[in-house]
Amino acid sequence: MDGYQSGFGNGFETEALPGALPVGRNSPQRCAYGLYAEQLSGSPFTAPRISNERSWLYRIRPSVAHGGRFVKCPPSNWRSAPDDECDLPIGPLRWDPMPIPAEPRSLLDGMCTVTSGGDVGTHTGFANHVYLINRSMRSEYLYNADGEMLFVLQYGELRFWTEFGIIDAEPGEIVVIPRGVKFRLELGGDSARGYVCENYGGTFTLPERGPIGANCLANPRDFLTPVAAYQDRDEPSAMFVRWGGSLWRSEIGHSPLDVVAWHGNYAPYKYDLRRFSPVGPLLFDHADPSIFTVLTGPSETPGTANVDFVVFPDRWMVSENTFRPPWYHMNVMSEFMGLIYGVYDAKPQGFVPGGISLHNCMLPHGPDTEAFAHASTVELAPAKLEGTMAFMFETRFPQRVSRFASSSPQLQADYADCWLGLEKRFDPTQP
Ligand SMILES: O=C(O)Cc1cc(O)ccc1O
Ligand SMILES: [Fe+2]
Repeated sequence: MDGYQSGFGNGFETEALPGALPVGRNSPQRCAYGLYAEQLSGSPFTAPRISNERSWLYRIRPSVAHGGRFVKCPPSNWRSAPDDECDLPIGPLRWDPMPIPAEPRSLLDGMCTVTSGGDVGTHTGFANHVYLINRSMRSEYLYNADGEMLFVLQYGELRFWTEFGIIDAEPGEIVVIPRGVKFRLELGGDSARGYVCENYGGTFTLPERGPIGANCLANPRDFLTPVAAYQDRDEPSAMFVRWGGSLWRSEIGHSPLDVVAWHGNYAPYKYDLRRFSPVGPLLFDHADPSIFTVLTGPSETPGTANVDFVVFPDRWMVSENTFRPPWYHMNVMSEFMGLIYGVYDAKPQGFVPGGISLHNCMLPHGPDTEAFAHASTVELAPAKLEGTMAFMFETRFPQRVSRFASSSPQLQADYADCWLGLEKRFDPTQP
């Protein structure tokens, strides 16, 4: 755990040089080492204590020196809500894994939007993307003013050089970069693919625990935030800002990752999804998937998430006299799913690692023919779902499909056929 501090939403403090962090105050007349003090507010000043988020950064230059004159970048596959460019017929949708292009792509031009909903201009909603990249950002830095970014790594290791310190992550882990945090993304290998939820709404937090009590699910101590690390590098660089649904660029002469010390509760973090301790039905029936919520992005309406992040990890299935896979259903919330590795029990075929499925608001879905046949006839003994990690971004907003995703060759034309074999089984003479 070297290089990280543990805990979800803690008030952290860390310094890369001794004495860089002021003691007992935030804004001394002169900071140590000639640093500038700067506050980064992730919530309104007046937010209730439980959701009040801010950090104090002690940096070589204040952020106003990290770009002032911006030019708009040409549009790319990175889109923001509202996005109504595509007019696909409604239906359950599924994609095979999208390939990583041969041409050089960094995060800046390798973010490909799949769905979005809400409105970036009102800080409500989200955009769900895949990143398909084969190049590190070099002297190129990004912060996102539109939302926080939840990275779900699926293939390839990543190193996030953030202004709060360095986060290394591998498939099976997630990384959250809060709104406004500057970073540079470096590849661990030749290429990488994964998913990003860009959350325009309330910042991700841990769900309420109710009768579950203090332990299990995602435990706060497993969330890791980096220790301070800075660059003192003067060289031609570019500061990119995602703002108002566009990408903007400013030329600067140095690295903006120049924070020597910081303290506060608004900072990037990572979490290993294999640390999630599932809780579920121990005797009969199939619980709602909300028991697998890792993080929830709240809206103003209690229990109605702007977006929830839910995982389906390794677990034992023990319910007796129960149809064990997800039930057939229709949902007011809309469900974007991805598969990090393994097999998902409701879809043994066609939903493959790196793939995507979309079951939009009130569109029916459930186990495919094969999964139904198996689950409704198999002799029920305790069985372990092993080597599997699927996830869901579940949102109150209907999800609009992007032009990129609707015209993608990976969109499966025959997805809805996976339920064709569910024939009439009704026999009024057989109770
Ligand atoms: O649609 C899905 O596969 C996700 C899901 C899983 C589950 O266990 C119950 C409901 C649900 O929507
Ligand atoms: Fe579902």
